[in-house]
Amino acid sequence: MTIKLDDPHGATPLDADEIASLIPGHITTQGELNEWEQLNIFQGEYWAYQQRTEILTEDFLCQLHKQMFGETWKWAGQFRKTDTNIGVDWFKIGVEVKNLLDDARYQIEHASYPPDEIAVRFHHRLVAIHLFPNGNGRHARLMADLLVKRLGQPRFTWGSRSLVHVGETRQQYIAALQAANKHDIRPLLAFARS
Ligand SMILES: Nc1ncnc2c1ncn2[C@@H]1O[C@H](COP(=O)(O)OP(=O)(O)OP(=O)(O)O)[C@@H](O)[C@H]1O
Repeated sequence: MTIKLDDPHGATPLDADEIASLIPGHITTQGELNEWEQLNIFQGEYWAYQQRTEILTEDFLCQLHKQMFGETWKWAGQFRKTDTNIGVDWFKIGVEVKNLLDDARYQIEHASYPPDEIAVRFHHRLVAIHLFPNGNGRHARLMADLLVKRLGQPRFTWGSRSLVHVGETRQQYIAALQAANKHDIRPLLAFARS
């Protein structure tokens, strides 16, 4: 079975092996896949906001991805094992994640930045590492929301529009990430609260 996935600007293309990892057998169109995935993500969000455990752990990062995508993709919650167009070499993911979590804990402990900036910097590094074969943007946005809430602030608004479809809001988001890649975090900080 071949499913044509029209990836929006900035999304990771799935390879044939990953497409073969789709769990529901009845899905044949992109629309059905989107609907199914969205329902799974709502369940994951509901689960996430019930949790009272530590979130800055590798185990939580993987569990959250599994809760968001575990009814959809067989590889949900598992680090990728191939290289993607965005992200570090796949075999460096473990060490990069450990550094990211250590840095975030340090920043919180020492109030190195205001809460929004800690969470937005965390979001940027998470998508830049690109832990999973897919779902990295949605997972990293929810992680940043959970983190900023734990730091006493309301969750982010991320442009107040869907970022899944190609459009002006998504272009602004990708441009803000590209600025962050060049060490200017301000556009992403502003975008997250817009
Ligand atoms: N140039 C870039 N630099 C850093 N991160 C990027 C860049 N382009 C895209 N991204 C991030 O990668 C994500 C796309 O990765 P992936 O397809 O795994 O996530 P997704 O959740 O399936 O996508 P979506 O954002 O469409 O919901 C984007 O949402 C964005 O967060």
